[in-house]
Amino acid sequence: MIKIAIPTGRGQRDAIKALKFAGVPTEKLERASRELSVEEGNFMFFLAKPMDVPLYVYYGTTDLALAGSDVLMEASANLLELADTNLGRCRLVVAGPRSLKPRFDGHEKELMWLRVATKYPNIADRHFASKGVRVEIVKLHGAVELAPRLNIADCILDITQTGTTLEANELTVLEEVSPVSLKLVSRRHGSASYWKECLRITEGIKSNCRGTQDV
Ligand SMILES: Nc1ncnc2c1ncn2[C@@H]1O[C@H](COP(=O)(O)OP(=O)(O)OP(=O)(O)O)[C@@H](O)[C@H]1O
Ligand SMILES: O=P(O)(O)OC[C@H]1O[C@H](OP(=O)(O)OP(=O)(O)O)[C@H](O)[C@@H]1O
Repeated sequence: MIKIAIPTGRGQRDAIKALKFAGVPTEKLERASRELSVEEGNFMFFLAKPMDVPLYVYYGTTDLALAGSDVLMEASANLLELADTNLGRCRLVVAGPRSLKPRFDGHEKELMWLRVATKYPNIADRHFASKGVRVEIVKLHGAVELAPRLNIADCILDITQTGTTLEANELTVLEEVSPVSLKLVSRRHGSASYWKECLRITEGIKSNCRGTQDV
């Protein structure tokens, strides 16, 4: 039996779509409402909070998982990235009030110290450390765009897709951090018994999701 972790929320529909593309049976999974584990044919699916998905793979609870690359970057779980579904595409960016733009563009006094609100403290820490900027990170669980208005932070590091949320909160993109999409991952040292099937799923996703775009 192959165990696959799937993110709940925004990524769930795309994860199911990718598995379907790879020929994995998903009828029961599509019908699931509050069940967090679903058995179907030779597969067992586990529905987990997006940020927890890498953990289930890392500890060997599941063989495979679909996870946003933002979540994988934040977890730094040393997993094997098997395929990019090209679904769930968005961007991780640093955003803030327009008045900060000249400092980010290097036109005004150097960027020395910033307070950054984010759901991604590890990514923020690495990103600003690589630029030599000292930061104080304010970890929030959502509605991050509120932080600059409330003077909790100078800027945010968060996801943008359509740009609607940034615009609605009078924020602008100051820097690109990374593109994001939904990836198929496995643990590095899994059992060989399921590997053939994992590769079949990987190939299915690679060949069927190549040109897929949902933005
Ligand atoms: N605007 C967006 N467009 C596309 N994908 C997004 C967007 N926002 C988040 N995602 C993707 O979806 C994942 C988060 O999904 P979701 O917002 O449902 O989770 P969550 O915030 O952990 O859930 P909850 O709001 O219940 O705490 C992100 O990790 C990212 O990969
Ligand atoms: O560019 P847009 O299309 O407007 O999308 C961006 C928004 O989507 C995500 O939030 P989500 O809706 O997941 O809510 P959250 O604030 O609880 O994380 C992200 O954190 C942004 O706030």
